[in-house]
Amino acid sequence: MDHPPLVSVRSLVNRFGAQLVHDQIDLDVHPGEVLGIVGGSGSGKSVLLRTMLGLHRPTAGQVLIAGKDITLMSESEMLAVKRSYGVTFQQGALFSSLTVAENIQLPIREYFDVSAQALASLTEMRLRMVGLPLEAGAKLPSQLSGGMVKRAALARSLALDPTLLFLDEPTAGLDPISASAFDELVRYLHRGLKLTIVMITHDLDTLIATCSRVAVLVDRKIVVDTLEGLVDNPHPWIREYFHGPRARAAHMAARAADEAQPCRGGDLRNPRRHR
Ligand SMILES: Nc1ncnc2c1ncn2[C@@H]1O[C@H](COP(=O)(O)OP(=O)(O)OP(=O)(O)O)[C@@H](O)[C@H]1O
Repeated sequence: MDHPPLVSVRSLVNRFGAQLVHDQIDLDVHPGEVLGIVGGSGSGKSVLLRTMLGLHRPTAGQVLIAGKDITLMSESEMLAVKRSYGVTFQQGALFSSLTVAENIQLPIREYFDVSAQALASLTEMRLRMVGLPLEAGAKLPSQLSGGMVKRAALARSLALDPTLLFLDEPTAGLDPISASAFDELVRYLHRGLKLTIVMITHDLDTLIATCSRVAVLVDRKIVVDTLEGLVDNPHPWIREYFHGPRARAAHMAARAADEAQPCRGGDLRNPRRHR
């Protein structure tokens, strides 16, 4: 890679009492990539994400964002870093008492003094970016479908025009068609807006459709590779994940989609994704 990593995790240790969750793990997020994070339940995906976001101070190790160690930063220094990335959490994505437009405007109001007209046009732009109709702006989150809520949360995470986006289980709870449409949106954000994306997902279809590399948390360590590389990895959990019944279904679905629409998906060994 020509450019330095956007995020570097070095010798990261996370321990809760006697429980060791991460044991000296290293991870780089390169500019312009879509990196998936997978692992069994309790393997430490959320803790890793929270550590990279500066929301959890690790037991030991470093997290560098744009070359600066966020584990050493004061709260005010951290605020500036938080402005540079967007994030959508699996739960509690939007404020339920605010309309979608007000939710999107919240981060902008927090940092900038913008006119009502500018706010309205920024909101409209974000709604368009995530494929929501403009009327959705006036609705409360409870008045939207699950897929629309995810898009609205994404619109809010894009409010401050980040170059780096963290997504926590973006397709969880969506039906397969909505999930596939959301994958398409992630590909558009990556390709069209040149965003670097880090996402936790359990969804193999999403991994195949969107990710250029995948980080697998196993045995308190991390294995980072391309999908093709991971398919041949002998670790039992990784083998089961990429060769088990759900993997076979995802593999077949990706092949079918690839035949129907050659620019999409591809199979696990031979993905024809963007790179
Ligand atoms: N604040 C905390 N205090 C104590 N233990 C914690 C804390 N946060 C996380 N853990 C523990 O760390 C481990 C990893 O948690 P984490 O939420 O990162 O798992 P995960 O891989 O995201 O799991 P899942 O896929 O089920 O969401 C779990 O055993 C969890 O109980």
